[in-house]
Amino acid sequence: MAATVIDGKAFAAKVRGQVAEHVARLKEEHGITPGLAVVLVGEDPASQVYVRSKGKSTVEVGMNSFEHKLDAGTSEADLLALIDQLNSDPKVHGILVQLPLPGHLDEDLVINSIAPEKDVDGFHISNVGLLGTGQKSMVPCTPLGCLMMLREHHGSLSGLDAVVIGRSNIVGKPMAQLLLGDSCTVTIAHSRTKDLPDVVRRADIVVAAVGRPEMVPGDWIKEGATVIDVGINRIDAPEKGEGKTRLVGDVDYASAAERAGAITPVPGGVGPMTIACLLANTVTAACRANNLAEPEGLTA
Ligand SMILES: NC(=O)C1=CN([C@@H]2O[C@H](COP(=O)(O)OP(=O)(O)OC[C@H]3O[C@@H](n4cnc5c(N)ncnc54)[C@H](OP(=O)(O)O)[C@@H]3O)[C@@H](O)[C@H]2O)C=CC1
Ligand SMILES: Nc1nc(=O)c2c([nH]1)NC[C@@H]1CN(c3ccc(C(=O)N[C@@H](CCC(=O)O)C(=O)O)cc3)C=[N+]21
Ligand SMILES: [Mg+2]
Repeated sequence: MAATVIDGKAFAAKVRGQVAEHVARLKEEHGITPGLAVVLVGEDPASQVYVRSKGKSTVEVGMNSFEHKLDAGTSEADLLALIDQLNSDPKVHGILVQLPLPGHLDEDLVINSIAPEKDVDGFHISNVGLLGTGQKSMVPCTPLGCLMMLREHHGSLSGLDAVVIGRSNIVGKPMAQLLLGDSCTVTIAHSRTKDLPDVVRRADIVVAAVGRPEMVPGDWIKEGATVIDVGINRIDAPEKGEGKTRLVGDVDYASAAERAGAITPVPGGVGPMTIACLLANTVTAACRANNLAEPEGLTA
């Protein structure tokens, strides 16, 4: 049986529509325009593409976008001074520092200097702790987007066996926390996992966040399982012409789709949901900053 394709692009458009409605209401009823500041250090081409697309989506839902592009050699002190300024700017409700940072900058230090209530990535140690203890927090965008798609497809996730491949602070670990919060039985696999194929074969839900092109083959997937492919890997595509590239996930889509019950494509799956959730978190932050009711269905 062919898998249901979970259309992240369409789902993201729906989420952005809900965000836009909330933004309009905040403006009309309270005179508040949510604002998102994105900080990019250096000229990594992929990061530039993401930052541009984030800025465009921010403006499209009616929010203010503040872009800060710093050169690759920016000192830690200068970056921290900018974050300080954004922390105290009432027009800025959300702050995102694009990762990875150049090697001379301490990512943990930089992230933890963001005011937790403006940390729309949910990477600040205080948001990590709140999520881990089941308290209200800012939830990391990529895992939140994955959770929304899983809830939409399954209804309840209670009791399902979930395997998250990858244990990064930005995807794997928070994803595992969210699945646990929805009462899945969660396994976190990583590069030292013994017999990864067998671990994955037990899963009703597989979330792949590894960063290795098409590493999960279809024969690891249990018949009928739901596969969420977080990976974004640009590979050579000589079939498209000399020097051409294409995006693939961490899952071998063609073979996995033959066994999965449902699967997210790359592109058009998790990526667009990540950006939609970033906008959702920014509206949530603006509501919390003003003691207003939060939008429903846009947080975990
Ligand atoms: N769609 C989106 O919105 C986003 C997509 N991404 C993409 O998701 C992917 C993962 O990102 P991120 O979490 O930041 O990556 P990291 O490189 O930080 O983490 C990768 C994880 O995969 C594990 N791993 C590596 N090799 C293997 C292997 N052979 N078998 C099992 N596990 C392995 C690593 O294990 P160990 O800890 O042992 O080293 C690590 O925990 C990337 O492709 C990235 O581009 C990321 C963020 C957002
Ligand atoms: N502080 C911080 N927060 C992040 O959330 C963050 C980050 N740093 N650094 C990099 C990763 C990666 N990431 C993506 C977001 C959207 C797409 C996305 O929209 N992808 C499209 C395709 C885009 C393309 O064509 O290149 C898709 O999958 O359909 C991908 C990747 C956010 N990240
Ligand atoms: Mg670094």
